[in-house]
Amino acid sequence: MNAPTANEDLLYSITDGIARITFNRPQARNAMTFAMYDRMAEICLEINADRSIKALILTGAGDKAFASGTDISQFRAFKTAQDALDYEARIDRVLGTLEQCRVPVIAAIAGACTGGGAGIAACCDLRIGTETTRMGFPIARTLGNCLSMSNISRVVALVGPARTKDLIFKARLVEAQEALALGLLNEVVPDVETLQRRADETAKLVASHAPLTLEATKEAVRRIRRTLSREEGEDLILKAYMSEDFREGMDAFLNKRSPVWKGR
Ligand SMILES: C/C=C/C(=O)SCCNC(=O)CCNC(=O)[C@H](O)C(C)(C)COP(=O)(O)OP(=O)(O)OC[C@H]1O[C@@H](n2cnc3c(N)ncnc32)[C@H](O)[C@@H]1OP(=O)(O)O
Repeated sequence: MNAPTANEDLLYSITDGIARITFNRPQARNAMTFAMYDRMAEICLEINADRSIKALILTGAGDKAFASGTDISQFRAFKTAQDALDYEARIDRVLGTLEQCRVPVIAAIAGACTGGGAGIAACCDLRIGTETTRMGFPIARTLGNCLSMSNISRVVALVGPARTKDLIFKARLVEAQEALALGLLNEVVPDVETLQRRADETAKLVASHAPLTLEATKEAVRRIRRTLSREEGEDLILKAYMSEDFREGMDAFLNKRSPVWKGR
């Protein structure tokens, strides 16, 4: 699979020890190309090796989205079961690297945060939203694919099994206040300007605290969530990705029509 280059699609800056990644494709609701995923993981590894960096903020350009998930047009290149497995392995590796980034990671979320975008947010340590934030996993409505075991287990860890099913089965996006009540968000601020300021303040606050306490807590919380091997979920992934329904979902989304599901 050819990866588009990240270029300006993912912006990276460091100010006073606080690193910031901005997903920068506002015209596509900051949908993630493979190159953007890969660059995000690469930055996490750079941060792990640079003790001068104390915290990382992830955010989306504009006020309409944090990230809408994987760029759906990239799924067109899927031809074989191996393509689906390679994709899942790649995203799992990226999200695992993000989740294990040495420093506290704060997601500053305005607008839509869906699919893989919500998966990214679930890997972060703290999530701050605005009144416009909408979060969820609409794939049962939009695409007919399925989340990886590790993605699902992170959502379960945040909101519990029953609410995870409610979100995915109903394919609904929850508004900011409900996301806060569910535990998908830690805090909601009024608007985007306040959001960026609040993310900076939060990053500075946590960066002023004992790094080893934060690192140990982060790792302990990660270990409490049962770590499943990717192989345990491969049969589920393949069943969805190799289905007629997935082709239908992708075609319907890209052609702006409603999909017709057949269950095969
Ligand atoms: C393991 C993880 C797997 C995945 O992540 S699979 C992908 C899962 N994500 C989704 O299913 C979300 C799909 N997108 C949406 O449901 C909606 O969008 C939003 C709720 C995120 C935003 O809605 P609104 O604000 O009304 O924007 P709009 O008019 O739907 O989209 C604006 C432009 O952005 C493109 N776009 C949005 N999301 C994606 C995407 N994920 N991949 C590729 N393009 C996307 C659209 O097509 C359109 O484009 P144009 O302006 O050319 O018509």
